[in-house]
Amino acid sequence: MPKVQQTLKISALKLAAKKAYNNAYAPYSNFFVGAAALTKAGNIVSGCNVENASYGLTVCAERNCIAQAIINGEQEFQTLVIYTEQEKLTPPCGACRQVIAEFLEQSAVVTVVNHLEQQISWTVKQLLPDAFTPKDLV
Ligand SMILES: O=c1ccn([C@H]2C[C@H](O)[C@@H](CO)O2)c(=O)[nH]1
Ligand SMILES: [Zn+2]
Repeated sequence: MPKVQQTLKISALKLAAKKAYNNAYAPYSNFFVGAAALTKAGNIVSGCNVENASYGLTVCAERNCIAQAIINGEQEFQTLVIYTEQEKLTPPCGACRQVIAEFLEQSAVVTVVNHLEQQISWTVKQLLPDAFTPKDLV
C-alpha cells in the first residue's frame, strides 16, 4: 500500500479506536481502552473493554475488536491500533497477545496510541515470540 494511504488508514484506525474507547465499560478499573483493526479486506472493526461485577469476566478491547471482525465474517487482519488516555503507553495483556497471535501474522504491527499523540508499535512476533498457534495443532 502506498505510504500516504497507509498513513490515512492509521489515522482512520486511531479515530475508530478512540470512538470505541468512548464506549468502554470500565466502572471498576476506570481504565478505558479502545481498539481498532484493519481487516485484510480493508474494513475497519473496533472494540472496547467490557468489565463485569464478577471482575474476572472482563474482556479487553483488543479481544472484543477481533471478535467483532469475526462476527462480521472477517478473520484476517493487516494491523491493530489500541487507544488509551494514559500518559504511559500500555502494551496489550498476555491474553490479548495470544488472541492477536491467532489472527494476525507474525510480521503484522500492533500500535498503542494515546490522547497526546504518542505511540509505540510492536510486531506480533515481538509481543509473543514462539507463540502457540494453529500450526502447532497438526
Ligand atoms: O491492553 C489492554 C489492557 C487492559 N485492558 C482492560 C482490561 C480491564 O478492563 C482494564 C484494566 O486492566 O483495561 C484492555 O482492554 N486492554
Ligand atoms: Zn488484554
